[in-house]
Amino acid sequence: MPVAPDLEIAFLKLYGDVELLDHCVKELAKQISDAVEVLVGAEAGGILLTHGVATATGLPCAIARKKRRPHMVSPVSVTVGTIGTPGLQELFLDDADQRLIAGRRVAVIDEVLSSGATQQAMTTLVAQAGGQVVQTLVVATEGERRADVTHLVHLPVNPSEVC
Ligand SMILES: O=P(O)(O)OC[C@H]1O[C@H](OP(=O)(O)OP(=O)(O)O)[C@H](O)[C@@H]1O
Repeated sequence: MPVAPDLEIAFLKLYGDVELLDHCVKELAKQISDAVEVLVGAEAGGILLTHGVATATGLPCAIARKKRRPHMVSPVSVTVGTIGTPGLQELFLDDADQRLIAGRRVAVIDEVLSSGATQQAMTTLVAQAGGQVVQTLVVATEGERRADVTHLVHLPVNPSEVC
């Protein structure tokens, strides 16, 4: 998909592809660190993966939502601009999710890490809830190689890297 006049990036679509989603869930679940106590994903791309990995591992999970909802009495929030969605978005963790995360070691799960903005925002959000991100897992890293991020595939954006 185009993200700038002279740049197109791959679009990873897990929604609706049950076989691919199930495969990614199984592979990510195998790579969850023993230190992890709670899984946290971001709406929307992280919801299905986080739920799947929680089911596979038995770990509790929380989802950061992109709109403040009426049940969120004292949410924590961050602002983020991702590479694939124009404009700024907000991520919210509700009160119950903050209690789940407080004092715990967290794995953040997402479809793609591209600019890294969402990973940084999720790390900030989890810290605001009193937790610590100890692992980030994504199906695909994109652009810069990230040895610190558990990933299943790497998608280059530089055309010369594509074979
Ligand atoms: O590394 P980054 O530049 O932050 O990009 C990665 C993020 O982009 C997508 O979210 P996005 O909010 O664009 O779309 P979604 O609501 O469909 O998940 C994806 O699900 C990641 O969360």
